[in-house]
Amino acid sequence: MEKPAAEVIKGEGWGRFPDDLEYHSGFGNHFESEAIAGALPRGQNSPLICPFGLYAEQISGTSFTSPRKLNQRSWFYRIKPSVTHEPFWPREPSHKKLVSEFDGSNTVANPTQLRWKPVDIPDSPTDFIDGLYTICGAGSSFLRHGFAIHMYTANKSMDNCAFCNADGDFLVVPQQGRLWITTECGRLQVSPGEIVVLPQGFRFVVDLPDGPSRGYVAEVFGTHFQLPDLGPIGANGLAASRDFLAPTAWFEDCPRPGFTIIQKFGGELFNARQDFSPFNVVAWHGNYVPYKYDLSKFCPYNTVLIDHGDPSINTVLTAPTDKLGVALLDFVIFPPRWLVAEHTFRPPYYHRNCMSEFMGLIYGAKADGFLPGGASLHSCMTPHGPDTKTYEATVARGNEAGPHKITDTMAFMFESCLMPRTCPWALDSHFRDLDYYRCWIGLKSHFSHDKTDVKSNDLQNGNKSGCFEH
Ligand SMILES: O=C(O)Cc1cc(O)ccc1O
Ligand SMILES: [Fe+2]
Repeated sequence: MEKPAAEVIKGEGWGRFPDDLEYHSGFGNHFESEAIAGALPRGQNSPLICPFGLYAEQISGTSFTSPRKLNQRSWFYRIKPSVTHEPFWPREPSHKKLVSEFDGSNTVANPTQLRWKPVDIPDSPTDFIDGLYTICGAGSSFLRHGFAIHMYTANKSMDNCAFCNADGDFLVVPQQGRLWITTECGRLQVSPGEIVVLPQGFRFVVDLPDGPSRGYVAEVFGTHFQLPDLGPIGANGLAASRDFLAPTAWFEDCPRPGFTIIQKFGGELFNARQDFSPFNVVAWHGNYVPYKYDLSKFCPYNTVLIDHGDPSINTVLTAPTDKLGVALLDFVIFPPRWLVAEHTFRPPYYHRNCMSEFMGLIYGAKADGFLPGGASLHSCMTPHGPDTKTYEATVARGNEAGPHKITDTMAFMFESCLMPRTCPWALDSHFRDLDYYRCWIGLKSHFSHDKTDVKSNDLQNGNKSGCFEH
């Protein structure tokens, strides 16, 4: 019998979101936003007295001295400044499954191919923050170099609290359930199939209008996401700047007794009390903003004659390292698209990658055993590729396979140059698919010393039911 849907637990923010939210469009733009006309100071950032008696406050996303083309900051004009709160105290009970310092004391080195089934969403009241847990990562938020991959399962809106991540930027990929996110810049409605980036330091609240929710989060320390260069592709294609949407100014001016700011700092959570809403920014301007992007807007490029393109061709966003072309974390998608290559093995080739690959599935099917909400991790130099069924079915289809459209699927990959360590609860999880390795065990040798004899092997008559789409 199907489990009844868990009751939708309404949080404080319920009802705050109209259907026709407005956004600013563009990636990396310098925006100006006013919830009340005239609230933005003109001609200077920090006047002696701001319009409407507001306080001016800057949030820096890069060092003051970062080169202009990388420099990110925004100015908030708010009813009270953020500093108006009681001291931070370690949060009780502490959150034990968030990691931002990856070393032998908290995580495990494991080069095995790992795969997880979709995790159940709990019935007990769990909000986005309590429902976050780290799967793997590398580096250190303190040293400002590294990444973490988290997942979340939650069923309840955050209530009378806001989260602030001092460690890094969150790139959130909802897989089930919409996220209604209130930030200091304004509000964002994010549905599965869209992603949202919540940069380091922004205070935000996540409401769950659909109740049970699940998704993936990549966190990067010490850098921010950019659009990839397009090289010979030209001036257009992949993710277009104008499809990135930032919030427009929105504020509330009401007492919020006992409101808690939950600050993530070095992977640990701290609480600070204040008696007003942090969403009190009447106007803002700048280029350091949260934003969302609808993955269905992506314009994929692909091979049109032979061979299988490397997945980098589908990079939506990249968080760079200082080494040219080497990503701390790439966010790559596998969207619906045509496969047309001739006399080509169209699924991903077998490979070992010096980068590490974490994959998730938002909807549709990738292959047997990889389900929406599930995940896989193929670490640095760990071999992987199509399973036995896929290999055999692809070859059995033969050279005559015509153009084929992959539809109704959206898989993605977080790919990093750093070698991830894995959290013990992810390795021990009963959602881990311990049989994953078996999907390749059946791959047979078809080797024949007689080159012309290859066709005569059993492949051309093989299993035609495999699934090679992703
Ligand atoms: O392993 C994967 O599924 C991701 C991937 C896809 C692809 O088309 C080529 C290489 C690659 O790592
Ligand atoms: Fe791969």
